[in-house]
Amino acid sequence: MSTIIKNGTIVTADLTYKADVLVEGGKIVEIGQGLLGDEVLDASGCFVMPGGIDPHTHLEMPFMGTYSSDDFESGTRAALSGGTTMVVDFALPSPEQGLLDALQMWDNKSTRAHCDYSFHMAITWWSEQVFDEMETVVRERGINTFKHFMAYKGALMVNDDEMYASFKRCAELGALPLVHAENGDVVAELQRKLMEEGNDGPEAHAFSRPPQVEGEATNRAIMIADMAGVPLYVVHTSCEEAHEAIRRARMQGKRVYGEPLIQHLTLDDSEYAHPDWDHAARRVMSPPFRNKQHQDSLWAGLQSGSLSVVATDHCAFTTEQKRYGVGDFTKIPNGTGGLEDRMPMLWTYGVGTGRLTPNEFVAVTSTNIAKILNCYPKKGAVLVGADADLVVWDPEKEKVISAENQQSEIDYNVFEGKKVKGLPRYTLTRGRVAVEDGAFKGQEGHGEFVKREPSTPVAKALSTWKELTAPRKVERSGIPASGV
Ligand SMILES: NC(=O)NCCC(=O)O
Ligand SMILES: [Zn+2]
Ligand SMILES: [Zn+2]
Repeated sequence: MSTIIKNGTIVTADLTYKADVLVEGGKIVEIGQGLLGDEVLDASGCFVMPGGIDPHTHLEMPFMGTYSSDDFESGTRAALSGGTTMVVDFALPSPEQGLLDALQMWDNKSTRAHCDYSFHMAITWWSEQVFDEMETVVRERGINTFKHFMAYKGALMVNDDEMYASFKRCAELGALPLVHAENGDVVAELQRKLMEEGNDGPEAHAFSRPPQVEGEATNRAIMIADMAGVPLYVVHTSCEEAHEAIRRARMQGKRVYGEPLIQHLTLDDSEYAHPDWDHAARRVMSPPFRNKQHQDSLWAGLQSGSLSVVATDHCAFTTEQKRYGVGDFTKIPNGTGGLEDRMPMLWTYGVGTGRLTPNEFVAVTSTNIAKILNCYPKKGAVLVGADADLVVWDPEKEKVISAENQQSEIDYNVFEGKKVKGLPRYTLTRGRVAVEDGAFKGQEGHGEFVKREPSTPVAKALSTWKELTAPRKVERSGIPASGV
């Protein structure tokens, strides 16, 4: 059976034009005028865009003594409802656990996914086994990204020597390292001091993670990546200090990407001053929300291209889970949700305000990350031969975000009460209509794992450059006799 999307305006990262899109066998098979198909989807007044790709989710993640509450079923249901058609989650080995062992666990979790997905592999400890298994992860399992936590001391954090070793291994394998950039040692010390002073509420979470800890770690990771000869992707860039380091690196020709979150773009640190403990604790995440100046910096980065991708870091905990940290803010599970709201919020606050063009919206929600992760144009494109992961976007459709009618399993929404204008009329996952006018029609288990090859053009170019400019011994003919 074929599906035809009629009367819409196609919006990609670089083009806007009117055409019909014919879909068959899960792929786009024709783009043109007056096409015919079995099932007709009317896109009058709508934009037909590549479905969103969220490269940063934590579904059913074991963290801080509990598990994040959205799993691959509810998480991908939320994703599709908001126009996102692919998520990339993190496989996290526990201490001393092998990478392949951890991957098996994430394979098992992901069988219920409604939409396509991929994994980043986390490097949470270092050994010869990890070094060896990285090759299998890349060459056999189709994962070309490795995540490093510079924070969460005593848990997920890796030290500089481990990070440098892993980055060098990434360079050899043509893989891309990712970093959570916060100075974990300084955070741990600030947490200790704040608690000692009786500062135990959720607002102290933000005090313990000032922009400097992020700026320092971002710059350190950039320099370590440069010395290892590998590109770098910095997740959840939240402040000017980190953005500045990324901007400067890019201006110097370093291959560095920054990823702000929709939460940091649209919510600020006044949330932590809320008199209701639950309200503030529900917004505890790392890095924390920042002030308006930092938000302006992030928006400017998206406009100028110094920041590349908007993600969510969807890691949802219920109010009950957040209350593990009553009396000790360091025990509040870190994380917020956003999978269902990323696209409508970014459209409303980005395109709706004139900060982004519709083409830039497509670039930062889908196409850029598809290229960075090396799954373009299978994903992130409206092209013949691409997967029919599409969103028919109605720029006039409105709603007020509320936990009452969200897909996520948690009991609140950090965007509660925000009015959004711009929502999916249809979301298609590999040609299957999963969302129609707010009604969810997806199929559990429809999602497939997306394999990603190593050695992107950028990784190849950088390794060529590093090889060309590597230190070389100077061959001399007349070496003087030793002075001793
Ligand atoms: N961001 C956050 O607070 N929780 C999820 C884990 C991480 O990405 O650091
Ligand atoms: Zn993180
Ligand atoms: Zn994360």
